[in-house]
Amino acid sequence: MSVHELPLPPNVDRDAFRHAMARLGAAVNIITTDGPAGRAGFTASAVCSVTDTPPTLLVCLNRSASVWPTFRDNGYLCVNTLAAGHEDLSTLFGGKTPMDQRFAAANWHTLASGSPLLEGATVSFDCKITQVVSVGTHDVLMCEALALVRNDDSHGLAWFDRGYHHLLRQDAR
Ligand SMILES: NC(=O)C1=CN([C@@H]2O[C@H](COP(=O)(O)OP(=O)(O)OC[C@H]3O[C@@H](n4cnc5c(N)ncnc54)[C@H](O)[C@@H]3O)[C@@H](O)[C@H]2O)C=CC1
Ligand SMILES: Cc1cc2nc3c(=O)[nH]c(=O)nc-3n(C[C@H](O)[C@H](O)[C@H](O)COP(=O)(O)O)c2cc1C
Repeated sequence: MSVHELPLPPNVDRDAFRHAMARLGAAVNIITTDGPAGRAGFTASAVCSVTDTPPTLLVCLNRSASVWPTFRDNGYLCVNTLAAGHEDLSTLFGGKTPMDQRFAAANWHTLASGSPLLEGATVSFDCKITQVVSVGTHDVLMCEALALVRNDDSHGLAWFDRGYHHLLRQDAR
C-alpha cells in the first residue's frame, strides 16, 4: 500500500494507535522526585530531547497516575535512563506497587534537586520542571537539566513490541 492509499483519521482508535506505537522502540526510564510533597517514582518510555539551549527533555505523565500530584507539587524530578538488567526494576515502577517497595529494590543518591538518582542508570538528568502542557490524558512536563551523571560501562535497555531488549554499546560487540 502506498502512503497515498492509507486511510485518513478519524479511523485511528485508541487500540490501533497503541498497537502502532508499540513499534516505536524507546529507552525506558524511571522518573523520580522527592520534596515537600513526598517521594515518588514511575517508569516512563514517553521521554525525549526537546532543545539543548536551555538543555530540556520532556516527560509525558498520565494525570490519573497515583504519582501525578507528587510530581506536580515538588516541581523537580530526575530522569534515570535504565540499563540492561533493570527489567525487574522497570516493572516494579510500572504501577500498582507501593512506593516504599519500589524504592527498596535499588540504591539511590541525591543531587541538587533532592530527587533520587538511580545507581547504575546509563545516564541521569537532574531537572527542574519549567513548563507543563496538558494534552488529552497526559501532562507533558518540560524539564530543564540542572546536573548530569553518566555511566559509561553499562549497556542500554529498550522497550519495543511490549518487551525489553538489550542494546549493546559499540565497543562491546
Ligand atoms: N505514554 C504512556 O503513558 C505509556 C504507558 N504505558 C503503560 O504501560 C502499559 C503497557 O504498555 P505496553 O505493554 O507497551 O502495551 P500497550 O498496548 O498498552 O501500549 C503500546 C504502546 O502505546 C503507547 N501507550 C500505551 N498507553 C498509552 C497511553 N495511556 N497514552 C499514550 N500512549 C500510550 C506506548 O507507546 C506503548 O508502548 C500501558 O497499558 C500503559 O498503562 C506504557 C508505555 C507508555
Ligand atoms: C515500559 C513502561 C513504560 C511506561 N511509560 C509511561 C509513560 O511514558 N508515561 C506514563 O504516564 N506512564 C507510563 N507507564 C505507566 C506508569 O509507569 C505507571 O502508570 C506509574 O507507575 C503509576 O502507577 P500507579 O498509578 O499504580 O502508581 C509506563 C509503564 C511501563 C511498564
